Amino acid sequence: MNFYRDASWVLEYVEKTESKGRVAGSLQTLVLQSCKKYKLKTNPKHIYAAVSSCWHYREFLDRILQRSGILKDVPNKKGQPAFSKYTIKLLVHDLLFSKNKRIQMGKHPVKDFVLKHKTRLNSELVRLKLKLKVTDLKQLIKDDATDITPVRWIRINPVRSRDKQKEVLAELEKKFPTKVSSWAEIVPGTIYHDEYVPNLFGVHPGDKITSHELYKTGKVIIQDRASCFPAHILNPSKDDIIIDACAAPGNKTTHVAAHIFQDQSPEGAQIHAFEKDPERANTLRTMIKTAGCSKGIDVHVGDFTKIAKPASFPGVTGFIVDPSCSGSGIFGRKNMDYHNKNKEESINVAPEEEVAEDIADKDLKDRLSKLSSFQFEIVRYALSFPSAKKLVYSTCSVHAEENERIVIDLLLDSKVKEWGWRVRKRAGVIPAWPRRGFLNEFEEVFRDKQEAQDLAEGCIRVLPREDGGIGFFAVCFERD
Ligand SMILES: C[S@@+](CC[C@H](N)C(=O)[O-])C[C@H]1O[C@@H](n2cnc3c(N)ncnc32)[C@H](O)[C@@H]1O
Repeated sequence: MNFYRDASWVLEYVEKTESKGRVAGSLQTLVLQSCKKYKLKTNPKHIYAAVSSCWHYREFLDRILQRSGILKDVPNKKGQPAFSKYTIKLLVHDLLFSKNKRIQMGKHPVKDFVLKHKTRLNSELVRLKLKLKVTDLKQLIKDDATDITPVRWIRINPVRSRDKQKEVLAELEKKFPTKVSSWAEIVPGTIYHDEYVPNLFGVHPGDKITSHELYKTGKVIIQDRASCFPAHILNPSKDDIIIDACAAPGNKTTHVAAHIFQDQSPEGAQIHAFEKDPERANTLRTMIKTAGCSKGIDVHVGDFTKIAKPASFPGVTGFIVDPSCSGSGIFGRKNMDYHNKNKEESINVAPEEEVAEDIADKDLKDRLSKLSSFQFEIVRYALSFPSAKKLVYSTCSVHAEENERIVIDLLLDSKVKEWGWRVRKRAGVIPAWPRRGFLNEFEEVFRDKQEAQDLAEGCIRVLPREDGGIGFFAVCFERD
């Protein structure tokens, strides 16, 4: 029982920290923090194993607990529930989701209590699996191995290494002496020269780069490969003036700068970076400074759709629009950051009482519906700028609602049509990248098969992990 008692305290600590709206650090850090705080004698590794599995299944466990009514049935002892709901959750987890489906505990009243509800718990589990159309809920769970990016992507920043790019590459090759020909072959000490984005390299995630001089001096920047696609597709030149509508922390902004200022030092601001959140705008400024582009980028703090008046930016030629999204293509620690950020941004739907049957589905639907109207509005607003000729829209979401369907809604919008925008064809959007937009989404709306095909091909999709990094979507709008 000692193990379950200790694990219950830790689970309670983790859940309460999370419900305050902020998951500080990784789950591992939280578990270690709480083991220390409560001076627990149980091996933290064992507690982590139990709590992390419970945490990964929490959405399903909560639903099963609620629907089975087990928590309402807990007997009272001196006016208090006799068993902690966290202990019950851990026990139910072991009963339903552990390898041998058994509660590893000697005889104890809480074990008897949970076992008394076994049939009901199992039937709720079956109902849930049927509803979610899976044979095992594990299929919907990301394990720890999928929490780590398979590749650490780094790009050379030409603004900081203008005529010394060869030296920077030589330094990189000293640190990573073996060149491999595909990212899947990356092991510690090797480097892969990306075939899609120039000056981008993949190394092993276990190889430390953040303590290297090249990183500290802004000569190389860590940026996921897919996240490099927007600036590469936009391909701005020294004559362009670009707005990054949702800029922080500034990966894409500084990548745009790398294109504009690769051969010449910035003389004036050719990039306008908008960021609504003042704290994140500070991070953006720091990143711009480290990347050596402060003179070329003006940071504007506020809602892009409110503070950027088209008339005040008559010379803008292009846009990067990478708005807040569900972050469903992101995994691991980054996912927790997204989770935090979305809470801060309050674009999350407020959790409702856990009474409805379809709460998880409904939550996701509501959230996607809110996000997609925001995403549509912000891109549409950018498309209204009079002299803009190209715009790259991107998300790190896997949901069509935030991707292809936004493209469709924009194409069907009368103003967007009137302004003359179209989707750039595959030939101008990293043609060699094999994974494109979902054809069925376009086929549902556009009867002309070729048109639907061209639109889907014009979009880029990147699968999380399978394609070497985060899940991503990108598309380019253009006009004459
Ligand atoms: C997905 S992140 C952008 C990541 C960034 N493009 C990069 O690559 O580093 C979206 C950002 O947009 C900001 N944002 C959301 N709504 C905005 C708005 N209406 N105007 C300006 N910024 C906004 C969020 O605060 C967040 O920092």
